[in-house]
Amino acid sequence: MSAYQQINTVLFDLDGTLLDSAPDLAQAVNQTLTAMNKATFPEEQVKGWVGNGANVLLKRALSGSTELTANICAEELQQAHQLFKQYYAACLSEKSVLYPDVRMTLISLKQVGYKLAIVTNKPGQYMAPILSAYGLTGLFDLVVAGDCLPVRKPDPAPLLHACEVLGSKIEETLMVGDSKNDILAAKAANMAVAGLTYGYNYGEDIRISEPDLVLDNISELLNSLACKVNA
Ligand SMILES: O=C(O)COP(=O)(O)O
Ligand SMILES: [Mg+2]
Repeated sequence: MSAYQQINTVLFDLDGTLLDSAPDLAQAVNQTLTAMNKATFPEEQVKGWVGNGANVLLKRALSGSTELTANICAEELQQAHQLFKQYYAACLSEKSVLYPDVRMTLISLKQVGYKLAIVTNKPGQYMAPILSAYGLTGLFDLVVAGDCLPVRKPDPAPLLHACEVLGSKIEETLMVGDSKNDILAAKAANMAVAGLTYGYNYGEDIRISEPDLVLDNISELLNSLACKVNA
């Protein structure tokens, strides 16, 4: 019997969980920095700055560090935002790819009646074009984007909001993510959580955050939720 038999709702993180978006994010960040006459960074470094939404990503890029050591003036940040929005909107599905088995897993879960949602820190304006570009439109009952509420993951509010809108109980819901922000948010919401070993977690092993389940490939969810999927 599956330990997750009661689960009827799965909340997915986007960046680093469903979509390897770092190449396009890095390109847009570097185009922004170039337009502002600033030094660019290798993709691997930008990858380590993804996870807390576009605003924090740009602050990290402008200060050249995860810890936001430099003082960034509001004007400079606003300029970076304007540029980034244009550049990222123009390239968001150029080099990004879905991780292995993502579509198949989502379709399988949808087919057997799971409610599916995305809970991402990414701003909402990019969601419809991304879902469309990767053939995911219509698979999700709800998208809670990073600018939907005043707070983002690791705050539990976006996960609780998703449960409320979907009419799902917390104990019937599983969060799936690649970052400690996902694990912390789920734990704070008292929700079960699966952590992926790939993706972007500031270079840290996801096991350190102690998710209830550890997955190397998203399709392993089908086994973990075996009762319903194989019924
Ligand atoms: O945009 C980000 O910084 C992270 O987005 P995610 O919450 O989907 O990982
Ligand atoms: Mg993520």
